Amino acid sequence: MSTTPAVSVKNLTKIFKGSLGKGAFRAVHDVSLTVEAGEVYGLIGPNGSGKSTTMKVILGLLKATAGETSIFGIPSTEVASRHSVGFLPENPYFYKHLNGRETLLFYGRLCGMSGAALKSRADEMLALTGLEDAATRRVGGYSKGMLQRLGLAQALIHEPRLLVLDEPTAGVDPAGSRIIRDLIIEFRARGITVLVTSHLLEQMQEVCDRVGIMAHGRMVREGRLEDLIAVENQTEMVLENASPALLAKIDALVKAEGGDTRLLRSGHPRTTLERLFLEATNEPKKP
Ligand SMILES: Nc1ncnc2c1ncn2[C@@H]1O[C@H](COP(=O)(O)OP(=O)(O)OP(=O)(O)O)[C@@H](O)[C@H]1O
Repeated sequence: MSTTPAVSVKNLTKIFKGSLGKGAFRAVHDVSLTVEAGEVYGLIGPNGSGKSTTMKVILGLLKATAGETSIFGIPSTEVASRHSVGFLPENPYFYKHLNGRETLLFYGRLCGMSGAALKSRADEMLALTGLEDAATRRVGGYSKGMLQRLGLAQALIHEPRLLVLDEPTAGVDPAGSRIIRDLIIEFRARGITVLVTSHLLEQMQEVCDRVGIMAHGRMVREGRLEDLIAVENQTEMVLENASPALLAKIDALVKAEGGDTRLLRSGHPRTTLERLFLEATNEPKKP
């Protein structure tokens, strides 16, 4: 297997020149990151931290002030670097009078595709993103969640090896956003590398293999998600059907151990509010 990273960013700095009397603004400062082929990489950070600017430089939409970025080993400054990339911008715009299928055919033609191969790829992408039933409906009537899924189908039409997704679940309701996250996991299973930005941390935690955290234009943490969120000096044990007597015995054992060892808490583990919401709203209707 190739060891060339899907995305490489080395010491990237981006300064926007001031306009209308404003001074220059450094949006990205000496940022480095690597997205390995086949992984889902989350670029996270608060509003204005430089995520979109970094992404735009990677995609060749903005010119770096300093540093280098490349896609599968090809510098972002070369058009060829974008051949194997699918991009979903934060608010994708589609022609409202086209239907879903026509939209995908339109984007496929822009990518140089045509004929039966394009038609079958468009149908495959409509099925993958759950839009088969809406294929002949005008895009103007699509919900926000459907538009985002159409955006994913559009980004995938030319079989890219790298998908770049800017806030793919922003403004989408919990059920719609669950579908999008499941799709991201499905893309990874198909061998597609995903670079995704978001500030919805719980959602990123579910899908990302590695994350980079940006703040004030700098990379402040980077690594495997599991490593970053592990609390090194704590151990978790989840018991099923434990009696109060057994819990008391465990407590006594820990106390007898002495030293630094302490039982910090015991109780029922919590689900997330989002999971609870999804379970509750998916329950069959009561008569
Ligand atoms: N074309 C531009 N000219 C001047 N400043 C800009 C330009 N584009 C972005 N900036 C500034 O650079 C900083 C980083 O913006 P960027 O859009 O990269 O952040 P972000 O992390 O993607 O934020 P968000 O989550 O809000 O999209 C912000 O302060 C923004 O105002």
